[in-house]
Amino acid sequence: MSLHCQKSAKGDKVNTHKFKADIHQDREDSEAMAIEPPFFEKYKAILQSSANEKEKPPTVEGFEELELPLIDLSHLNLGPLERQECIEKMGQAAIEWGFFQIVNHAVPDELLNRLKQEQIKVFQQPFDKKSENNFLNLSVQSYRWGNPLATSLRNLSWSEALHISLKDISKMDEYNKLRPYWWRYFDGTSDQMPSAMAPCCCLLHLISVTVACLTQCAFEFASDRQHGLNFTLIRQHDPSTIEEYAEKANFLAQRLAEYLAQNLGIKANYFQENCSPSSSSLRMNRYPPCPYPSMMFGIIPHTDTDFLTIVSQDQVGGLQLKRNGRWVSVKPNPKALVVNIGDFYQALSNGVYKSITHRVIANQETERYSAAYFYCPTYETVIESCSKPSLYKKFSFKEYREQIQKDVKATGDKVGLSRFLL
Ligand SMILES: O=C(O)CCC(=O)C(=O)O
Ligand SMILES: [Fe+2]
Repeated sequence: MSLHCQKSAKGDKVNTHKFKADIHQDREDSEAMAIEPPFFEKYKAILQSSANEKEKPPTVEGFEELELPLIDLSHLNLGPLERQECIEKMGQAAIEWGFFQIVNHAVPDELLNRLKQEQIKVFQQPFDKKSENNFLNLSVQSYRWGNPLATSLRNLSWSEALHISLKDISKMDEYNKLRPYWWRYFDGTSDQMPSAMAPCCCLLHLISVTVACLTQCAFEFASDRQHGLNFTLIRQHDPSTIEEYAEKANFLAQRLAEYLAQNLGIKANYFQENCSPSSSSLRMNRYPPCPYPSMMFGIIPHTDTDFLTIVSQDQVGGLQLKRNGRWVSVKPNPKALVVNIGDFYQALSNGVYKSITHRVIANQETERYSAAYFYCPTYETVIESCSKPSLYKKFSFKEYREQIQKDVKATGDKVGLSRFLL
């Protein structure tokens, strides 16, 4: 039996007095530390009414901890036979599990550690600051916490997240600070010409345009030469850690999507044609310790709205997936990234690859961090099954998104692919 099982089996009972004390404590804590979202304030009505009505909390105990299928991506570079075997193993995992883990993925540990430090920096800021509309210069609602639409114990979540659309990354403050002010004028993120620079501007402009052209050529040359997973990107500027990670995750996601497509006979350039880095997003998650781990989730059960997701998680654990009708825990592997199939790949593969329901359970003692990279098509892309007869109607990402928004508003749940069954 796993560690989480023992923790959550403590059975934190719904007790109105305790809630009152906790709400009070929550206020004091948030005044003192100021970083935590006011979960208790938000959930107190649901918690109190469920206590009065003796509503049963969702069960989060008695699960097994399993190793996901492990795909060693270095086999892609060994020889044609090993490469084929590796691709087939990936496909098999996508069919049988909808989840697998990858090692030798070419994302350096050092970058993953830096990403985690970056996450800590973001989330350790005061709650008031995180919830400002232009936090880090990102679009509204990039910072999210809890479940604003929760109506019962079933959909309470104890986590906060920064959801960064990739087209916004270059607007982030931290990233901007890394570049000289005059460069921001030229690349369009600031429209104020620094006055002291004015006399040099024409010259700088000429130089920067030339350098940009040359680096772009070099970049294209480099990407043409990318085989296997050894990649070196040549950029026009110093990227922030978040941008650097997103670039690598995007590269990796595209390759994985392409390998998975080979097993299904989907054309090789399908993903290149339908996805652009700016259509995807990176979600950085933080799960603060939760006083009621058996009554609410870190993230409620869901499937992902994308082709596939790459998850980098710390060693705390808590990610679970539904397998043969039972919840199983994913055992963290420090060397691996977790990959899961999303709704769009299930539709594209005509139900062959599985977009599996997963969730994160709450942990009473330990804070947890993860980062999920959602590999998505552009809004206009129409997703159509690759084989006939199709299980699903064809739909665009835009239509799918709009349907989810309607369903979430009406039912508190996204419903998902079953809406598009034929
Ligand atoms: O935190 C995790 O391990 C998974 C997060 C997740 O499922 C999501 O952000 O969609
Ligand atoms: Fe997810």
